[in-house]
This record gives sequence, C-alpha cells and structure tokens, in this order.
Amino acid sequence: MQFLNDRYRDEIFEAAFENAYHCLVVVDHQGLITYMNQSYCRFLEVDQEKVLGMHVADVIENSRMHIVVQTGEEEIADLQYIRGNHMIANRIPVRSNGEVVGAVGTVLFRDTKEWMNMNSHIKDLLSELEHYRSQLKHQHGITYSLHDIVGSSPAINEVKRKIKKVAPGDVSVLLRGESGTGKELFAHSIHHLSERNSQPFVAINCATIPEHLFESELFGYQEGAFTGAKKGGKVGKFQLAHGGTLFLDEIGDMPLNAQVKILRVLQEGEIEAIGATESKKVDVRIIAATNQPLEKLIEEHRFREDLFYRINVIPIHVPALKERPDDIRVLAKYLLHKITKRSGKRVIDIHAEVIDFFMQYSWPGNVRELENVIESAVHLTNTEVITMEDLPEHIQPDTYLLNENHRLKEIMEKTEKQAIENALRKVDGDKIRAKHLLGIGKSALYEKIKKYGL
Ligand SMILES: Nc1ncnc2c1ncn2[C@@H]1O[C@H](COP(=O)(O)OP(=O)(O)OP(=O)(O)O)[C@@H](O)[C@H]1O
Repeated sequence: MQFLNDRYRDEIFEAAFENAYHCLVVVDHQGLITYMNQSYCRFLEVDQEKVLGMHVADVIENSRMHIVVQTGEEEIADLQYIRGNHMIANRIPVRSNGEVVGAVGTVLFRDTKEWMNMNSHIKDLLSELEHYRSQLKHQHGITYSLHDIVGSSPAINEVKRKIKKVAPGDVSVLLRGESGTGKELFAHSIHHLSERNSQPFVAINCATIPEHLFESELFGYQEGAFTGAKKGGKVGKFQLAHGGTLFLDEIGDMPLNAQVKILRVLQEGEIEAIGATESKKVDVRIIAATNQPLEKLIEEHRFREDLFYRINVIPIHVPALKERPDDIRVLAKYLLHKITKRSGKRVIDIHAEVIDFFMQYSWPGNVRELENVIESAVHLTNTEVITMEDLPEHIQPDTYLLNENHRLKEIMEKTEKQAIENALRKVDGDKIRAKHLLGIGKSALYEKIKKYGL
C-alpha cells in the first residue's frame, strides 16, 4: 500500500474538514480546542485563530466534548442545542497508546432544507415532551432526573453509577454529605429511575417542622381528632407517598418521639392517623438525607440506633464541591444560564480569572453557595461578563491571593489594588486623605490609580 504524501493528505484533510455543511472541532485531553473548521467558526461567529486553546465549553453552547475526553466514551447522533437550533452531534474520543488524548466532534446538517424541516419537527416533539414532563412533575413532585445533575468529575460519576445501581430496588437509601451538595437532586433521581416513578415523590424537611406537628404531618389526622383539627381531617405524607417514595430530608433533626413512630411504620408497613380507630397499609420507599454525623447523635442519644440501621441500608456519600473542582467550571456556566434565564438579565459569561478563583475557593456552602454567588454577581455586574469585582464580599480574595499557584508579583499587585480601593472607599474618594492613609506620595497614588484603572 502506498502512503499518502503530505500535500495529498492536506488536500484530503481540507476537502473533508472545510466542507461547508460540516462543522468540526477537535479538542485535546483537557477539552481545549486544537482545531475548529471555518464552517463551524462562521456558524458560531468566532475567530478561527482566537478559539485555539480556549476551553470548548466556553466556545460551544452545551458542548460535551470535554466530558467525552474524560469518559472516553463516544457519543453518536446526540441532540445538541446550539444558537437556537437542535443539531445532531457526534463526539469521538481519540486514543494514543490506549489513553484518551483528545476528541473529534462534528455537528451535522446545519443549514440544508431537510434539516430545517427536521429541526422544526424535533422542536415540536421536544415541546410536546416538555409539556408531558412538566405535567408529570406537577402531579408527582418529580423535579430532577440524573440528567439534571451537572458534573462529570470521577467523584460525581461514582455517585451517579451507584444511584443507577440501587434505584430500581426498593431498599432504603441514606444520602449523606454537606449541606448544598445536591442530596435532594439525587433523591429525585433515585425515584425517577425506580419502578415507582409513575407514583408520587413526596418530600418532607424534618428540620422545618415544629415537634408538635410531626405526627400529624407524617400520619395525618381524622376530623375532630383534636381541637383545631381541620374539617375532613388531614392526609399525612406517608399516605400521600403511597406506592411511591417518601424523602425524609435532614433526618438528623427529627425529634426522638417522631423517630419511634416512623420506625414502627417502617417495620409494620402500617400507619395510624391521629384519632383513627384502625391502621392502614402503606407501601412507601424511604430515601433519607442528612448532613449530620448520625453516629455521634446516636452516642448522644439524640438519634435512635435501630432507626439508623433501618434507613442506612445503602449509604451514599455525595462529595463536597471542593472535593471535585473539575465540576466547578461546567456547574458555574450551567448555573449562570439557569439564573439569567430566570432573571432575564443578559450576562453571558464568567471571566477566566473568576473561574480560576472558583476552583480554588473552599465552598463551605457547596453548590448552593456557588449558585448564590453567581446570582448575586449577575445582579451586581454592569457588564455582560462576571468579573472578580462583581463577587460578593464574603468570598474572600485573601484565600485566592494566598494560593500557591499565584506569582508573587500578581499577589502584590492585587493586594496593592485592593488596599488603594479600600482607602479610597473609606475617604469617599478624597485622594489627599487617601495618600495620608496609605502613607504614600501624591504622584505615587495617581500613578497607581491609573495603573489599576480605579
Ligand atoms: N450537580 C448539580 N447540578 C445542578 N445543580 C445542582 C447540583 N448540585 C446541587 N445543585 C443545586 O444546588 C442547590 C442545592 O442542592 P440540594 O438542595 O439538592 O442540596 P442538599 O445537599 O439537599 O442540601 P441540604 O442538605 O441543605 O438540604 C439546588 O438549587 C440544586 O438544584
């Protein structure tokens, strides 16, 4: 067989890749773009030279190329929503010596007539699907499936794998992890993937129910059961969840006497509403969640050991955000999109410096905190891109500055800029007072104000 000479190979490459109907992108193992053909660049309205080296998620809407290089699994004929169109995307990992070194992605039929017809047909089907989905959510309280859980770090993939495995059974699952890590999302997904998914998903937050109302919330009451009881009585959460799933969030906060009652229901499969003369059978799968150290609560006699064993059949640990920095970029972009869609404010991107900072910050409030920080920045920013200045004050730049990945010059400049900003703020912009406060000369202050664009 004759090998292709370089020129001939380049011509084939050009004919294949620069085809006007064919959008093509190549990324390396980190998801950074190494090639994007003209046709794709024109469609995205980006510069072919400038996109080189950029992260693919920053250039292509809803891209999964960076995920494919992590999973090593090809994705063929996947629907991808780009610039108002549903495109057909193929993503193929490229291997060298068995290791994934990058991926090639194509999106097809971007402007042929047939595709336009097909596209509107798909849009129609998708809106119908959306309609049925929202009806189902409304009826059964299901809000999220595994697809809605953003992140592809090894840690979160491991949780997803475990969820898929345990979801079909009827076993109790205990989701553990810090507050804001997404435990409720996972509880929804378990229900969604189980045979009970056409039945109700009922959630109860044990931390927010006053102790004296627990019993009536969980088991309901009969009309006239006590003074103040509603006419017609009240249906308890167990009964509402009959045939489906009951999610007991913050179970560590459940009062002891409620724990005794729940345990009895779990053992006997029967509930007795307050004031009822007989008990009723209930078939409910329990998913519980907590961010509390239950073992310690058991030692302190604040949580029943027998209940613990009953709910802890399958424990699943949802990792804290700081344990999976790889998810932060994609989560931040997803949350920005979610927030701007809700608020209607046009903010299209997050500056690379902010993403770097996010990846080093400790996120004690996890994904919920990330969501709040982005929400606050969206409201504060005056531009279409979130920068460090838009972040709320409780996010400590010191943590960022002291990070070992930063050069000393960078740390010094940032500290200097911050000190000048603080001083100017303190003296309401009066430069004479600011120079005294900072102990520097007038020209030095003016020079620095100019340098940092203050
Ligand atoms: N992986 C994720 N993908 C998308 N959104 C997420 C993810 N993880 C968390 N969130 C979002 O973060 C917020 C907090 O998540 P959730 O309420 O599920 O956390 P939690 O662990 O149950 O918290 P708590 O223990 O305080 O009840 C929600 O708005 C949720 O939609």
